Amino acid sequence: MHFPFKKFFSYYKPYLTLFLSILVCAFIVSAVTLVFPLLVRYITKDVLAGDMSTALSKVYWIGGLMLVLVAIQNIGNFFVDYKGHEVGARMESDMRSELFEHMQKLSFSFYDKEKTGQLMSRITNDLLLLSELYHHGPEDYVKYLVRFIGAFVILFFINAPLTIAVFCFLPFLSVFVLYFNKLLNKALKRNKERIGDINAQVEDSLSGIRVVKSFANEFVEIEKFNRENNRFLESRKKTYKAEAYFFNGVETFIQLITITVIIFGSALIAGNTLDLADLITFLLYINFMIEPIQRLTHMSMQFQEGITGFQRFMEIINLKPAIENKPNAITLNDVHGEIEFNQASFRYEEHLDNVLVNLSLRIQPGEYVALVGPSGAGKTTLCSLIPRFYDVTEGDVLLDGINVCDIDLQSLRKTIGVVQQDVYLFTGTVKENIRYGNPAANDEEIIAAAKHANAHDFIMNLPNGYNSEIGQRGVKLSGGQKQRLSIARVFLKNPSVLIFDEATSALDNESESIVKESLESLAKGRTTIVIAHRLSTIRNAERIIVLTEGGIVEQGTHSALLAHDGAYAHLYSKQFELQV
Ligand SMILES: Nc1ncnc2c1ncn2[C@@H]1O[C@H](COP(=O)(O)OP(=O)(O)OP(=O)(O)O)[C@@H](O)[C@H]1O
Repeated sequence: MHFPFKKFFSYYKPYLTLFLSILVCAFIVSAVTLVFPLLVRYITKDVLAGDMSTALSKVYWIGGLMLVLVAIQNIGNFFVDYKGHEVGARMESDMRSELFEHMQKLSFSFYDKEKTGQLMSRITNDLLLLSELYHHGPEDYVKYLVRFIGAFVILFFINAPLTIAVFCFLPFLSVFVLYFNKLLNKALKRNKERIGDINAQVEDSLSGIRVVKSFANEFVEIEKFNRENNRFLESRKKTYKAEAYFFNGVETFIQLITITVIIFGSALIAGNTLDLADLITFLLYINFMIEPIQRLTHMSMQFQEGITGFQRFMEIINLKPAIENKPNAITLNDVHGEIEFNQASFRYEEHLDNVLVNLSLRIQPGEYVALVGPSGAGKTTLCSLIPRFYDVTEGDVLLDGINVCDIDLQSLRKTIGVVQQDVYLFTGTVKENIRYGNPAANDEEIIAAAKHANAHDFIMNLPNGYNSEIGQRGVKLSGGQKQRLSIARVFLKNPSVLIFDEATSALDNESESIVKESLESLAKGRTTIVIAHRLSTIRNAERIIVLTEGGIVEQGTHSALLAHDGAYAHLYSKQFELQV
């Protein structure tokens, strides 16, 4: 995959001044460390071999200079470590926010394919080592390049043939490092996918824990989890094997270089072209050349983790939302709520069959319409085309005569309220959950909405009333209560168009009648589409539309359709038989 350098470096932009001062500091610190072996050489070669009467005072001066250099080095390192890590962490946090923001914009079609646990893994786990890469990457390269080049120049002046002998190893070492970096990149990417799979598995098992327990199927879940866990283990084993080859290979190169210096250097001493002080200096500087190789290869493991994290980050960032605003999209003001499907066809994905074909339908402003038909006929799909959860593949959907694709998404979705069978309540209080319908609403408006939704009384009976925490998925509330909160939320939103997607079908008769009453009061004066399985609940609808896999086959009032004795009458008598 082509590495997007431009995007990668763009995250430095907000912190450029601070980051450049960190680099300058790292440069100074490295330059300072290069001076130490030279001072040792000066003491051993010049001071101690010269006039002994002044030697001691010179050594004291050099000792003093060393202390100053140590102070510069440590203060510099403190700044580099502290601020460097902080900058890295800030960049990682910026990217995490960007990724979350981008995920919020992606469409339903994206979430149909992706597992939540995998996506969570991308936001948390994948980005973890990016801060290390962002901070240590450039800083370490500056630090170790200065040392490496400095050491090379100094060594070259001390003894050129010995320096060249050391350098002969470097092309082989580079090829070795490049090869293993590629291998490790692949292995680390696989690790991240596997841990993502584990996350997805945990998310799935824990979200469905009630189903797991009701079937007493804990062992099935444990087995599924262990399968993913073992796949992760296998993948890590492979990574560690590659890592072990890599690190030990590099160590072997380093040892070979040291041995070469000792043997070749000793031979040069024997031949009188090198003295002992120079060999000691050489060995000290060899460390300055070897340390960068060691550090950069060890760091490269962390860098690789960061790079693979960045690549996985880009995979999501590069996805464009399937549904976006057109340029100059229309913002709706006064919506009457006329809905029209004009020869609309839809399929979920290229390779799947059409769910809807050439469907035409007009719903008048304020009309109360019920949509019935066999399961899988496309009732939910039809309704999800109005707020553009998906776009039609052919034909048009119009709201007040305007193609929904030309309407600003926010303004379109603000005008449509959806009440589903499966209510999702966010972690937080009752009040916060109702306010979700209109973040600007005040307490009085929230209470009024709850009263309209027949929710006020039960809320007042909760331990902290409107301030009661209702936890994830509102576990402490009954299905009917959750449904009424979701209706209050829509009351507060005050949309012109309503969609009730089997909102009451999971409730018992008593809750159903309360929720139905709330829904009816919500529906007053708004265009309403009710998807219902229980036909008894939609007898009063102004128009009943029967949708089958062949499209709309019948429409009319309950009594007209019964009299017609067609598909609706058939469905109705079947349900009636079941109830008797
Ligand atoms: N997200 C999706 N991706 C792919 N296919 C889908 C998706 N959602 C629904 N389908 C398919 O589209 C068809 C219509 O589904 P839809 O949920 O609209 O039917 P429905 O009439 O509302 O059914 P029910 O009454 O059972 O809720 C079905 O065959 C279903 O399998």
